[in-house]
Amino acid sequence: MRQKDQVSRQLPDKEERLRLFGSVKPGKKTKPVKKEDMADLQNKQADFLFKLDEVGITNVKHPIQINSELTPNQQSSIGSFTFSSTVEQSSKGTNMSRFTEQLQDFHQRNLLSFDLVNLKLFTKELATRLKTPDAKLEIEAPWFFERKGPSSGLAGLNHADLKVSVSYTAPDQYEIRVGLTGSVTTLCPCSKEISEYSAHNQRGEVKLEIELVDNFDESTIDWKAFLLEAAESNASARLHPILKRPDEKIVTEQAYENPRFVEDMVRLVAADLYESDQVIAFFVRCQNHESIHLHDAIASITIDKRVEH
Ligand SMILES: Nc1nc2c(ncn2[C@@H]2O[C@H](COP(=O)(O)OP(=O)(O)OP(=O)(O)O)[C@@H](O)[C@H]2O)c(=O)[nH]1
Repeated sequence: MRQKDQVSRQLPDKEERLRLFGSVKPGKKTKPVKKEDMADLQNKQADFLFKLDEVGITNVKHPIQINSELTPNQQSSIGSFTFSSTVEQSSKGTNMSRFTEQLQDFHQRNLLSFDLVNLKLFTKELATRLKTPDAKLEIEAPWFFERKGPSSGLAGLNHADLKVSVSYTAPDQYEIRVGLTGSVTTLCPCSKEISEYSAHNQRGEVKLEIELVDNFDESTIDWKAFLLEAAESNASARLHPILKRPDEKIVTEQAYENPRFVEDMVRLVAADLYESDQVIAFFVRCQNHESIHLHDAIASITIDKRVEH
């Protein structure tokens, strides 16, 4: 292809261009520039009417390490973080910069991972930094795991979304909730029952959130793999990144042999969580992206084993 001759026009210099688009010279400045001379509104003490449950920052994106029992055993993901603490009635506000200072400090010490022992340390250090009796951390991030075709053994990566929330209260109390949202195949039992042949099926999104026992040992149980198994093993079939024809035949027949309503899904997943002595309380929700409707079907269940049900 013949290139056109380059056209070159003399533009105003950069400073002039910025002025052209509205930039002005700095005005006269009278307020202090040294930190110790600046007003510190957030640390003002008075009666500010109410104590606040949660003050902090959210939607903070940062790299985070995930260690996993499933391949790949170590990976970097992008976490979406929320940090907060309570604020006393006598305090005007929090020192927001300390949340991201703590994040950077943890990152530099190479401690930023989904390991609960590290996240507990993070909240305790955050409370010390904020000079508050409590601190809370929430992280959501995609997690990738290898999945092989049931016949061909051909592997690819699937992913699920992880969620961790750690609440610390001084001197040494933690509440830890972990969660996972993953996708499965569900085949409609009603459709299978009433039709001469076939049955409609769809992709179901299963969301699990659990509160773990205080002495939960993450070195012996990978909670991510446990939650994924609870979701997938109770579905009509699992999802695969690569399926050859013999694989496709297996998952199609498997789905037909294991039909599930959304109600069946949440009850079966709930049964697995109920049986686990590592789980104190849980929430399970299933949302089926229906293939014979424009709308979705949903079901959910919440059980706290400390309460009679
Ligand atoms: N409390 C509060 N801070 C805000 C709000 N909006 C922005 N800020 C933040 O205020 C921060 C600066 O205040 P501080 O973190 O208290 O700064 P500082 O007092 O110099 O920090 P320390 O040295 O830790 O005491 C910036 O990070 C702003 O993002 C808000 O609604 N409330």
